[in-house]
Amino acid sequence: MYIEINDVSVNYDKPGADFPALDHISLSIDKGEFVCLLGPSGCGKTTLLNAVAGFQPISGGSITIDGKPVTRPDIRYITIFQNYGLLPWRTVEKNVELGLESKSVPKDERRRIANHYLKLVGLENFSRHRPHELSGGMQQRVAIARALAVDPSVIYMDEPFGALDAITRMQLQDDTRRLSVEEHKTILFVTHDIDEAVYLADRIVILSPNPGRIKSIVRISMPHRRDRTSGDFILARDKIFRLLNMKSEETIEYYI
Ligand SMILES: Nc1ncnc2c1ncn2[C@@H]1O[C@H](COP(=O)(O)OP(=O)(O)OP(=O)(O)O)[C@@H](O)[C@H]1O
Repeated sequence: MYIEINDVSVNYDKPGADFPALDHISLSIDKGEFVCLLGPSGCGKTTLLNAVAGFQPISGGSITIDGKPVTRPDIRYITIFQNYGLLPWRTVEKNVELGLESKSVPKDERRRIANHYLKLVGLENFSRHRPHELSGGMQQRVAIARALAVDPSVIYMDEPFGALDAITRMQLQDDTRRLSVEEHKTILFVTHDIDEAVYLADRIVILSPNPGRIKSIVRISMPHRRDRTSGDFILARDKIFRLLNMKSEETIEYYI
């Protein structure tokens, strides 16, 4: 397996006692797989994502990517946040070039790569604009283009579409699904939106809080192009909904 999360615990210092945000989590992720972390607020989704991305030290267990222990963030693995993280004084094109500068890619090549990915996310006509001239959805597209430009092997996304309206959100979900298939990226994606998880994921990992544990893992084996109104989609959605209300603490793998 490409990403191995083995018996990982994370404790936070809280007044009175240590708080177990993650309690003995084990999960393996294949190269090219799209995994959504789903669960109620406070179940540890962001903590788990940050631990795998190297931002969050772990209290126990181990995390490896491609056989190497994760100890800090790595340029080969990119994180996309909800607030886009664009530099306001730079043009769209220059924002996309950012990661390439730290990889010392020559200027002409940087521009070529940036424009390739801007085209891929439908923003080829906005390369000279500044971020504040774009809508939230367009800004998040720039962030996605910037992430793809450095050709990362893993992309971490923490509720990246949380601030967007429903229609824009669905368009970006389409883009993300298409890009994950076409560019063969491994994606770990945090959401608390059931529909989003069913639309995007190859597997949905459902977490439960206090302490943060894996409650169940659901494989979504629908085709790459998913139909939000199909019977299979609604069936999967209902199953996840029921699991989220389930009392059992067992870890069960489901196939739909
Ligand atoms: N730096 C911190 N110090 C102390 N406790 C923390 C810290 N970060 C998170 N926690 C606690 O750990 C638990 C898990 O938090 P986390 O943000 O990972 O959950 P989440 O599932 O991503 O939640 P949300 O959906 O609300 O973002 C929560 O109870 C939270 O209060």
